[in-house]
Amino acid sequence: MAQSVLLTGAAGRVGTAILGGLADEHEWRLLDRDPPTDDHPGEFVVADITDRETVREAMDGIDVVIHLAGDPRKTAPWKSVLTNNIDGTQTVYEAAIDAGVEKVAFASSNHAVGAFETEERTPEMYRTDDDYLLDGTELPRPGNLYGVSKVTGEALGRYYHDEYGISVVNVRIGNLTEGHPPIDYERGQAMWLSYRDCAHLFDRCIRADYDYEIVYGISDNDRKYYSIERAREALGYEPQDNSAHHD
Ligand SMILES: NC(=O)C1=CN([C@@H]2O[C@H](COP(=O)(O)OP(=O)(O)OC[C@H]3O[C@@H](n4cnc5c(N)ncnc54)[C@H](O)[C@@H]3O)[C@@H](O)[C@H]2O)C=CC1
Ligand SMILES: O=C1O[C@H](COP(=O)(O)O)[C@@H](O)[C@H](O)[C@H]1O
Repeated sequence: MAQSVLLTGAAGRVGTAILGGLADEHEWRLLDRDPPTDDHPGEFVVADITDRETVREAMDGIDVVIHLAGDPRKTAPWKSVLTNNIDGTQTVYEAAIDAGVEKVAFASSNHAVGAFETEERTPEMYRTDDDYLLDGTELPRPGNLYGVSKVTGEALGRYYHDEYGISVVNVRIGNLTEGHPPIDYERGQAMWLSYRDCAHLFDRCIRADYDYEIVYGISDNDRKYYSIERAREALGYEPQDNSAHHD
């Protein structure tokens, strides 16, 4: 069934991948601080994600929020992640609870657990014959302040789920690259997420029933060091792409 979905950060790369696959599947309201440059489905709200009043208004009549807006740089300074990623995500949850939204899908990141990639484990863990696998039950282990902000976003979701019952899925997105996996970058090939698998994964976040989940958002890559079993089980994720199928 089509849902009313608010997509924050809609003008970015992940938003483009989602809308590229799902524009006709749901009723969209888009939000970004950058105005749209192309045709887009639904209404577009130009606003900062920390603008509490406007974010609350944008949630009127919304069933599901996909929250992407934030600073995506792994080198982002504390001031930026504190404002855009942490305060912005708390603003989204407060508004979602107030508006009676059913589900929030949060764009977390591989960088929430980046420090598991120790010198002893790399580069072997990026290779097909290595069986090292993170499955989402491990403790967070960020390797930069951007990763800290994503762990904090996951914790905010835990709190708002436990306190108010809202359904929350944290998608630890790998490396979204259009058309083909990253070239000459083993780590990126291991955690590649194709555009079509990205759209399908977030479609499952919109449609599936869940309580509180942490899943990895990668394609079905032979090289993987993130398990996609929880995404399959909890969401019904069925990826079609594999970085091994590209030269
Ligand atoms: N692209 C990737 O491979 C990965 C992305 N992610 C996460 O997914 C989300 C989207 O990432 P991308 O699309 O790659 O980044 P992007 O930079 O292409 O898109 C982010 C969008 O959010 C908007 N935005 C940023 N701060 C905002 C604010 N304060 N208020 C309103 N809008 C704001 C920007 O204008 C931009 O359109 C981010 O939260 C990022 O951390 C996580 C892991 C991997
Ligand atoms: O969280 C993110 O991760 C991806 C992949 O990380 P990288 O270390 O392979 O670059 C990154 O491209 C993206 O910008 C970031 O938001």
